Amino acid sequence: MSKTAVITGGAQGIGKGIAQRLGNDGFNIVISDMNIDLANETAEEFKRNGFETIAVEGNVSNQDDQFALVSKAAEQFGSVDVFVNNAGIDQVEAIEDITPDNLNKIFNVNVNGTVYGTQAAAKQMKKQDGIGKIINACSIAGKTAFELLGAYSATKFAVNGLTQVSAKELAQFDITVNAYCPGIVGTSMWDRIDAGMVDYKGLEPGQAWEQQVNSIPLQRSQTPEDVANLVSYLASSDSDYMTGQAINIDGGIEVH
Ligand SMILES: NC(=O)C1=CN([C@@H]2O[C@H](COP(=O)(O)OP(=O)(O)OC[C@H]3O[C@@H](n4cnc5c(N)ncnc54)[C@H](O)[C@@H]3O)[C@@H](O)[C@H]2O)C=CC1
Ligand SMILES: CC(=O)C(C)=O
Repeated sequence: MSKTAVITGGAQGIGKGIAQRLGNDGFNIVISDMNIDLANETAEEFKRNGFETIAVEGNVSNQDDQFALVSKAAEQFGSVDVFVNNAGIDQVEAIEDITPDNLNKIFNVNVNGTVYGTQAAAKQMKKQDGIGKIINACSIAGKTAFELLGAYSATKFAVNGLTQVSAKELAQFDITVNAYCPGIVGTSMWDRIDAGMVDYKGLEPGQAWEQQVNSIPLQRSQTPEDVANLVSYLASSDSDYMTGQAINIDGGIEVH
């Protein structure tokens, strides 16, 4: 029986790239997204490519949605072997301008969403044989400062911490928890960040993106496929002895 991977925020961007790669790797694919129209379109595209795929509507910041997602995936395909907590949102704001509403909103999605996804996946994986893999979307902004991404960055530092704690707690159940930390990836998220930087920094549209890309040692922007290559490894048995790690894949921006 094929293994099954669930990807939140899988309708587009990095999530879609991960879903595409894991489908190529032979997983059944469950795409979850709050944008169900786009998720359905992506699922249809994958089916035309021969993948076993379903799309499920869900908001990761809603705990019930996350448990319903895992139940639906297990009901359809018999197991949930990989759960990718990919969905996330951005905000461009100076620390002095962050409002309580915005702060709650971004933590609800990026942090609470990761907790609920982990809870739902762990409950199912504990019932199964074999190693379950939970994979979280962190960022290089979860390890180092990015001007005007303060709240976002704080959520990604939190995801890094959650990855470490979940790994320690769930290891006894044969569940590994790791995270990918991309750099500057060309998705709709960066379109919004670039637009936000225009007002704050008095830049022309596209200039913030260009400045960031120019700072990448490997001299090109990152694609969802670059991220998916790492996630493919984290989802495979090759990474069975790795847990609690947040791995940079960023073209060399952050080196230690
Ligand atoms: N684009 C980048 O440069 C980087 C992105 N990341 C992280 O990678 C992940 C994916 O990012 P992108 O693909 O760039 O974003 P994106 O904005 O292009 O796509 C995100 C997807 O998640 C969905 N989504 C948003 N909120 C949701 C919610 N509450 N519940 C369910 N679905 C929701 C959206 O509908 C969308 O389909 C995010 O966690 C992001 O923080 C990390 C580092 C760099
Ligand atoms: C969006 C994001 O995480 C970065 C580092 O650009």
